Amino acid sequence: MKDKVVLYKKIPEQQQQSLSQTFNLVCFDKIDENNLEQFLNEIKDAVGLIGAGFKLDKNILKHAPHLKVISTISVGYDHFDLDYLKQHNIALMHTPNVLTETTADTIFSLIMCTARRTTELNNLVRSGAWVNNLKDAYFGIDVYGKKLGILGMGRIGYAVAKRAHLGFDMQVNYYNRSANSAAETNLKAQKMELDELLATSDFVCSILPANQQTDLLIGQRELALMKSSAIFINGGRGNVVDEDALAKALQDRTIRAAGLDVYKVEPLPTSSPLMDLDNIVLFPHIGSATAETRLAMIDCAIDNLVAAYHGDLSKNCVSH
Ligand SMILES: NC(=O)C1=CN([C@@H]2O[C@H](COP(=O)(O)OP(=O)(O)OC[C@H]3O[C@@H](n4cnc5c(N)ncnc54)[C@H](OP(=O)(O)O)[C@@H]3O)[C@@H](O)[C@H]2O)C=CC1
Ligand SMILES: O=CC(=O)O
Repeated sequence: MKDKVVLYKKIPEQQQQSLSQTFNLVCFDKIDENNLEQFLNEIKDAVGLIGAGFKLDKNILKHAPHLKVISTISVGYDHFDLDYLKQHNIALMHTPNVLTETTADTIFSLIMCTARRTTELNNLVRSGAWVNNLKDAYFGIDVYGKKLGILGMGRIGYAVAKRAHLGFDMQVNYYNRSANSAAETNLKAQKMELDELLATSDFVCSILPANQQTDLLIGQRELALMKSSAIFINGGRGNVVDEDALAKALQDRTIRAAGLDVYKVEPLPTSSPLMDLDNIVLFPHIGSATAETRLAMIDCAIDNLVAAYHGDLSKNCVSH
């Protein structure tokens, strides 16, 4: 008899079939208040869970006493309680690398959109307000040749730095706990203290994960250190930025603009002060959202689940 795995996100039929070859698969398109009871009932005898977009905290996982592995279809794993997983010998697998380049594209497009004000100008054209040559009040700023400060020079940070340095001739500086020697050797990137990076960058771009040390790393004090001509980008996690302080800095124009893909609360509530500003570009958490990359993430998560189930934790294991 096959062991049971519960899938908690809609994935294509072909990938479901591939999971069904190894497991007795029970599928949920998503979990919400309407099917939570049913989900909790199904995970009672499951050895594996695979999916994304639902926080599997200890109140949920206590209903799954036979669980051996969780395979998340994401690289970020801040929505898991690692201590709990370790205590209960549950391996957590994730999907690094397959989404790195696509997420870097998304982040670089935030840099371009904010610098050249493309959303604002798109709205201007659509509203019929483009009646003459554009006035210089609507001009953007150059990206090439500028200074880019990266917070979090990991896989995605490096991919953004590569675009910036090799494609746009930018000087890249970065803030990390450890040095990234590949970025320093290949891209001439320089490691800096946070305050110096903030004060000297034309673009500050965060690709930091959510953890205790990154929580509200960028607040009122840090935003005040940035140049008034500088642009702030966040493609990592929303916890890093104090959104009220960011809204104030944008409103008072103490920084020029911001571009965000991630937020403290997602979807971003319509009551957020960020919603009313014209010098911000808001993406709906689409870092990895291309058809090819989302499929690659699903395939990677399936491979991870099968490998971990067979005891192979050598690749893509966050904790065990
Ligand atoms: N917008 C989106 O759709 C997406 C967002 N993400 C987010 O991006 C994050 C990064 O992904 P990825 O590049 O693959 O991950 P990596 O682990 O490769 O990179 C994270 C980097 O952040 C640094 N870092 C971590 N904690 C701190 C800290 N407290 N202070 C300073 N630096 C720190 C790490 O270096 P060191 O440990 O040396 O400090 C590392 O270089 C993910 O965790 C996820 O949250 C990922 C994919 C898509
Ligand atoms: O935010 C996306 C992820 O994969 O993590």
